[in-house]
Amino acid sequence: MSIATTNPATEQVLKTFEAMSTEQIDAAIERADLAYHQLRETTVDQRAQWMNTVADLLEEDRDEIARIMTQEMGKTYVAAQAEVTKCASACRFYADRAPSFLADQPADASAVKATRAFIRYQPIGVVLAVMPWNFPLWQVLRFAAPALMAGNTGLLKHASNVPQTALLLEDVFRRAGFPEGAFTTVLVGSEAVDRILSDPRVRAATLTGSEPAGRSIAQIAGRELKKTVLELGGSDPFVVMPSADVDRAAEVATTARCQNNGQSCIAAKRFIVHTDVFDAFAEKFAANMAALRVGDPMDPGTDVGPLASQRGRDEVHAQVRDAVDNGATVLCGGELPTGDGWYYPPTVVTDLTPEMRMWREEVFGPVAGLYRVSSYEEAIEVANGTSFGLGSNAWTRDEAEQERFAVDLDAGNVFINGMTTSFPELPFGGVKNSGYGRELSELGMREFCNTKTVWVGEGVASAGAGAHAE
Ligand SMILES: O=CCCCC(=O)O
Repeated sequence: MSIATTNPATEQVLKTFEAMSTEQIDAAIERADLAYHQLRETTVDQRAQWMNTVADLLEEDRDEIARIMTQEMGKTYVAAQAEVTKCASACRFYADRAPSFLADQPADASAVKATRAFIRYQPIGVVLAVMPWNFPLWQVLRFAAPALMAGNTGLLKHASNVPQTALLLEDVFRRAGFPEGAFTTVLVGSEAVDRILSDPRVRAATLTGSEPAGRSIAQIAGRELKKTVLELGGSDPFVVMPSADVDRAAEVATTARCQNNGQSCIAAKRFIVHTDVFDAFAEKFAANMAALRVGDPMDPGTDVGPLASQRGRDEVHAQVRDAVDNGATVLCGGELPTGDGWYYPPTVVTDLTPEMRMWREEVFGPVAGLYRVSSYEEAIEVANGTSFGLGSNAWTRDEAEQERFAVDLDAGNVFINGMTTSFPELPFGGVKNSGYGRELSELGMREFCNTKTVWVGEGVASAGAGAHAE
């Protein structure tokens, strides 16, 4: 795919970019490696000062950054502004918390026959970040803020449709004072990833993207014995039980499905509703979805902008058509609009069966699948009946049931009476084919640290393999 900014609202190509040559890629890796050796010698306080400046710059430039994001991938300008603000607060969070997250962690020295024993968190080097277009700033910052605060450096291979966002990120880190090369954008296609990750100076990779992209990175990293964190797709369930506040659930369901024009890995996609409240929920949900305003993403009155690409919209429509052709019922939407822009109407489809694509695949657009179930057990079976396991949502006011959902939902995140979202304070990631490893919180920071055991003794032979057998 060529590297270009194409406005999804107009289908106009606004700017194109040349992919970097292999010499330029090698030079970028070299700069990132040199910067790593510099950065690891800096104090966490110094890095915190730079990271707080990143936050300041993002806030100062918020509107311009948001405009570029909207132009590149179609999210509403209002959502883009909120994304920039969230990134700034994540930078401040890591600037503030890194000293405690990275502090030596004492262990029980006497239990291991030491005079002192502790865990030390040290950086590991250059980390390759392969990032998607859907949250073009947030997905990058939530890797970069903890990674750079830990003393690593980042090489960003961003999605080919958000090159301007990628370049402005590099510029922000440079202007904030981080050493040259601490955060570098490489404008390359996905074919360059093997070469970059195979380079001995690159120590690890993080990817947010599709399942095939995750498998491909994991394969290269496996061959090269390098650490990876993978955050892949999701087909999140949103379960509504009889004790739920149905009006509120239908409202939040609409936001949960259509956030980011329906293009989020943690958007709720499968709405699994107990038969006692099914009709009431379905009516309200379909009415809310149909009432959303679809249109120009720069207009503050717009709820849903265009999808990011023609290919993405064609795929969503093909999934809906497949369901309809096989007997599903459309409660609202489902028709491809005419005119410029890759718009798709908020759509609710019910009467789904396991042979339909919508039953088993992630739908990356504002399309909800609605399922009727008649018991808790059936709700769990449908909710977990997917190869994904990223987010999940359950609506119930019954406390015992809340606890059961927290245990039984097979996902990295369980949100009760709310919608799945990410916070710098909480770990974020999936199970099953949604990937592995965690982003955010102290766990996200430590994914790219050498968790080093330090044992200090008095020279006696107590630490060998047989020590515990004594
Ligand atoms: O596609 C993944 C979306 C993550 C959005 C978030 O972190 O809020």
